[in-house]
Amino acid sequence: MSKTSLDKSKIKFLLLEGIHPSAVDVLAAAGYTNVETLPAALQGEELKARIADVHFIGIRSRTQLTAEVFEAAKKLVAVGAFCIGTNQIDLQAAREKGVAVFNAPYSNTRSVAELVLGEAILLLRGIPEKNAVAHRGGWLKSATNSFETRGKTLGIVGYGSIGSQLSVLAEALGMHVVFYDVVTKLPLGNAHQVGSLDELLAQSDIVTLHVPELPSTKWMIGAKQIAQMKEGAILINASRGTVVEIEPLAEAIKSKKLLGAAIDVFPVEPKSNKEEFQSPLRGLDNVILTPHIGGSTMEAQANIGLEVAEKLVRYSDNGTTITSVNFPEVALPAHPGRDRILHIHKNVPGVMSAINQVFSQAHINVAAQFLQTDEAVGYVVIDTEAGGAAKVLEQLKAVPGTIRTRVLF
Ligand SMILES: NC(=O)c1ccc[n+]([C@@H]2O[C@H](COP(=O)([O-])OP(=O)(O)OC[C@H]3O[C@@H](n4cnc5c(N)ncnc54)[C@H](O)[C@@H]3O)[C@@H](O)[C@H]2O)c1
Ligand SMILES: O=C(O)CC[C@@H](O)C(=O)O
Repeated sequence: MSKTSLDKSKIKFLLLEGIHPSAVDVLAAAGYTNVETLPAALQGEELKARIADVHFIGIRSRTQLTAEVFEAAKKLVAVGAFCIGTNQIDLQAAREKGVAVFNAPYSNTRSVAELVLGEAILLLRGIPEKNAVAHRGGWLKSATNSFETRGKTLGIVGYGSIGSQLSVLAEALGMHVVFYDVVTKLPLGNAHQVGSLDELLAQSDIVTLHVPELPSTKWMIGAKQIAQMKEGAILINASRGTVVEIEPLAEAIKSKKLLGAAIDVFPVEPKSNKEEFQSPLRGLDNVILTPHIGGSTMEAQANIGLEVAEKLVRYSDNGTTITSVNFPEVALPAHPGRDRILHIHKNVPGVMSAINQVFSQAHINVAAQFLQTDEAVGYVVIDTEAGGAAKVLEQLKAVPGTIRTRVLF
């Protein structure tokens, strides 16, 4: 088992939001047993107090890691986002503090794609409304506004991991797929990329959104875009709550401009299962409302637990930052019999020469050096003979521009 400068039993992990136990198993197998798990998110002063002495924190979509929170996180080495979206994390603030962020870009994509497809089928048949009416003692036996998926056009906005999987599943049902993406993408099957959102809205019987939360996707679907959709079309949003304006959507359902909608994410979501969910969409029968569970299946959560915990272990044990979403990516070999020094610094001229000077003045032989930088941060990993790190660590910490140093044995 690899060794860290701080005894592994002292390296604290705090896992929030009911992260799957598979994560704890991975950490334990790697020797990290100082792991606290909490079922819910933390916020405000409580979050700042709890993060102050942890080295690694695991979150999902509810915990907001702002610059202020990172300021309080004096010992934090890395964040594990046990999900895809990282919009809840100030990635730049993390990077400036030398905190690497890792996520799970693929583990729940199939779950989201399956849910969306299921919702499309149910909404085309008006099932949510028929179900709601039956629960109230009514009987809505009618084929009016009830359609097969076969031959319908599915418009996918954002043809990434989720959008492209959905495309394949939908074609298997005989649907036509068009998609809009800011990047030119290789269409899978017979899907067809259109040149603009307007084009997609005009053609699609069902519009489904699979974009990240970005300035360019904020309120991407509002009154104007809904007006451009076909009469009786369906809107599905399992991406982020800031992508769709809810008021005009509610109006479009009430006026029957849209036949139905399925919404999994909301501009404001309850902070816990105990808080009341408020939305203008409540009470509209042909609207499926789900509590941000697009990726919440046992399979996805178990896989996310493994995927992210493994990334945290790799970074802690070996320094590898491959797939980090905010950090220069360095893939590192094992370092048996050597000391490994990880040095994170501001990417300004002179830092590397000062680091190299420290080694040369101390007559320490550098066995290997790995460097990656981005516009703000440099990450250099230096392997030396065993015992070398102790001789230079204090000088390395004193190099102007240093953000953080760590040693592995
Ligand atoms: N509801 C849930 O539980 C749940 C689960 C997983 C993911 N998500 C959300 O779904 C999003 C998409 O996931 P993914 O894995 O497919 O991401 P991805 O990064 O693989 O794909 C996103 C796609 O959107 C495109 N895009 C970006 N900006 C765009 C714009 N302005 N217009 C059109 N296309 C644009 C990108 O080029 C990319 O192809 C995630 O960012 C996350 O927020 C939600
Ligand atoms: O697990 C969650 O909280 C939701 C995660 C989902 O939105 C994602 O981005 O993967």
